[in-house]
Amino acid sequence: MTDTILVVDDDLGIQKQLKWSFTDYDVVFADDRTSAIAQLRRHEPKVVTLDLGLPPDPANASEGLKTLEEIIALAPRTKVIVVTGNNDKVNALKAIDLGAYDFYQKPIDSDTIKLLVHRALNLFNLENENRILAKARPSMGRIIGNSESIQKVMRKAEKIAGTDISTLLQGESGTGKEVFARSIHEHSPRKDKPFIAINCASIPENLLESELFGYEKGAFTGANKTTLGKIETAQGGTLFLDEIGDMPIGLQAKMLRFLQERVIERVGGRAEIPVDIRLVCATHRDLQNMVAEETFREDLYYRIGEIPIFIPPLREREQDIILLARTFLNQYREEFGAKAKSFSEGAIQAMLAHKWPGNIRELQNKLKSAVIMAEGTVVQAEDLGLMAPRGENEPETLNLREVRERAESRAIRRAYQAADKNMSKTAELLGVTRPTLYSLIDKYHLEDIKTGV
Ligand SMILES: Nc1ncnc2c1ncn2[C@@H]1O[C@H](COP(=O)(O)OP(=O)(O)OP(=O)(O)O)[C@@H](O)[C@H]1O
Repeated sequence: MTDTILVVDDDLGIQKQLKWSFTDYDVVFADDRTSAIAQLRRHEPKVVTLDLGLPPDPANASEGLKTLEEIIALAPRTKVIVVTGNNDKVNALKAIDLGAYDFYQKPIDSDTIKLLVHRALNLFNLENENRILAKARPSMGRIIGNSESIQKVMRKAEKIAGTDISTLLQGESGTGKEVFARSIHEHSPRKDKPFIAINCASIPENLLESELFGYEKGAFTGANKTTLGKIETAQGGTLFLDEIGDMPIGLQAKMLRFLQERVIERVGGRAEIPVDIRLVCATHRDLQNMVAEETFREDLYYRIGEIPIFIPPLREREQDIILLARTFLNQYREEFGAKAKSFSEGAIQAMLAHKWPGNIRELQNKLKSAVIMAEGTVVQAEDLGLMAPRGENEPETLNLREVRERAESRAIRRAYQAADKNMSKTAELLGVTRPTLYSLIDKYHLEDIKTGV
């Protein structure tokens, strides 16, 4: 199906020019606010180009801005590119603040506007696809992510969820190891039994043993009554040992014995108590290395990690950054009754460029404060505590050649990520042939793409 674009402009000459520019799309027109809204309702265009100078006051942007507000209110997902008078930066920024996707200053250059529209359409389609995928989420219910790498991990987790296999979840802090552990439990036959989590790093070494195995009354000073440990509490369910790499070596031996024999002895007790649990462990440490250094038992390593799962860091899941950011934005907007509805292009670029050392947890925290701090409906890079990367709002962007170069470079990078680094798909998304794509990559020195980073 051909994509529909709405052009709102009262200048017939420009309408004609744009019609010829957008031969690949269905173009519908409107020349004032009322007809724009009628066309919007009727055709549900993905992208709108909107001249801010509309009748009855074409010399002024007020009618255009009003139209923009109505469009955003009615169809918030629509990408609106506002067209402003030459040098009318003030209104262009106002429009962005109201939720416009981008702005474009007159006079209209067909190639550039074509590129902008194409890019807006790609983004619209990508967001749409993300939304559909997020709705029809795979059965690992609470895990959000469309990137190929996370989908692979989800499929693996789904497969083992139904078994009693011990799983070792490895990944940096904040990548979602606990979320995965819970999902595995929820998709296992043990789902109606307890899920018990314990963080081996946060409990002092001398207490960890009794936390895990429980103790009998009188086992040590202060042991006033017999107390069940986490292992026993998880009876029939799943035990999640977080930061297993921090388990003291002495306790590792006791843990191994439990895993081999499936019975425990409480501290100070002599009875062997059978316990039926499924074990899921997690660590951000390099356990293999610890095994080599003899700080982690090799036999325990193999016992807990019958199937290891590696959760990739967020920076390697570029496609998920914006999806997660939008999810958190919506969640926090509701939670805090805030106004923020969308991200500025600068904010999106800044999020894509950031390395996310704290992974999803860091993204979550940044979003929470941004939603609270944002002044308008649009979250800016600064609200997130990030710097908009080069290419945003630089003064020399008025030079058309540079505008085009930057816009094309950005579109190529976007498409490359959206296409999961597949060149043929990238070319297809951009609507060019592969040789053209390669020559553009050379022309704009996008070496990182050439080397497949
Ligand atoms: N795929 C996901 N979708 C939605 N939220 C997620 C996802 N992964 C993680 N989160 C959220 O990110 C935060 C960090 O996740 P989690 O605690 O599972 O990470 P972790 O890897 O166990 O971290 P740590 O190693 O520091 O304990 C949590 O608030 C969690 O809800």
